[in-house]
Amino acid sequence: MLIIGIAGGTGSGKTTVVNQITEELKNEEVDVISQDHYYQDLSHLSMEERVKTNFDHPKSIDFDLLVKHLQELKEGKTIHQPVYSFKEHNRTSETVKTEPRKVVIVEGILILTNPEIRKMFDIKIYVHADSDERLIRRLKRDINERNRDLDEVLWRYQTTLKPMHQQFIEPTKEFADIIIPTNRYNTVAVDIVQTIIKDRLA
Ligand SMILES: Nc1ncnc2c1ncn2[C@@H]1O[C@H](COP(=O)(O)OP(=O)(O)O)[C@@H](O)[C@H]1O
Ligand SMILES: Nc1ccn([C@@H]2O[C@H](COP(=O)(O)O)[C@@H](O)[C@H]2O)c(=O)n1
Repeated sequence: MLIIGIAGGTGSGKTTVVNQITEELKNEEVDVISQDHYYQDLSHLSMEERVKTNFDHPKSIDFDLLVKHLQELKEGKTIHQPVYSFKEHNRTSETVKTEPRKVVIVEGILILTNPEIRKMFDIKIYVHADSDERLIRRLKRDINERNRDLDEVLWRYQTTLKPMHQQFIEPTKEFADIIIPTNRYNTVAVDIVQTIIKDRLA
């Protein structure tokens, strides 16, 4: 099994890069695991309290469960991934059955902050876009897809997102084997990663 970690700030284009990489692979060859589904269960908090949570700090992620699931996949076991709701700011009661496959891609802003998970990755990738570009993308996406308004996105950006990015996320670039700049669509970098995967699978 080849395990690839793809980190980078919010709106840097991680999901887009994952989709481009997996386009060339057969469905039965690859699992994609998003760190977003592993946000801590906050059912004990009210909606008002959940909204105020700092979702850009490493403590907001249930890394114990993510490590356990990756280990189980490596051992050939099936896992049941949690499903997250950005509208409810919480895990839902649903899970997604995920079978072990030849390639497992884990993507998320904080995945390279955790030493145990870092050790499990065969390839570590950091996706980079400038912060103004990321904020513009985040604004558009959160308003269109995540039930947010302009004030909410800017409040979160100033209070937690930007400081957490500088303190925890950007420094993990040093752990990356490959850094992909995505201020524009980067087909060359995607081709290189696809070639590495095909080579390892051959
Ligand atoms: N290279 C790029 N150039 C322009 N827009 C992009 C690029 N990569 C991603 N986007 C757009 O930016 C938004 C956020 O991208 P996404 O891949 O979801 O980022 P992330 O998963 O890192 O938060 C999406 O609307 C996506 O279409
Ligand atoms: N309830 C939540 C949980 C997380 N966020 C934000 O999501 C960002 C990470 O997701 P990407 O797909 O953008 O990588 C992170 O920056 C959190 O601020 C949220 O807004 N609400």
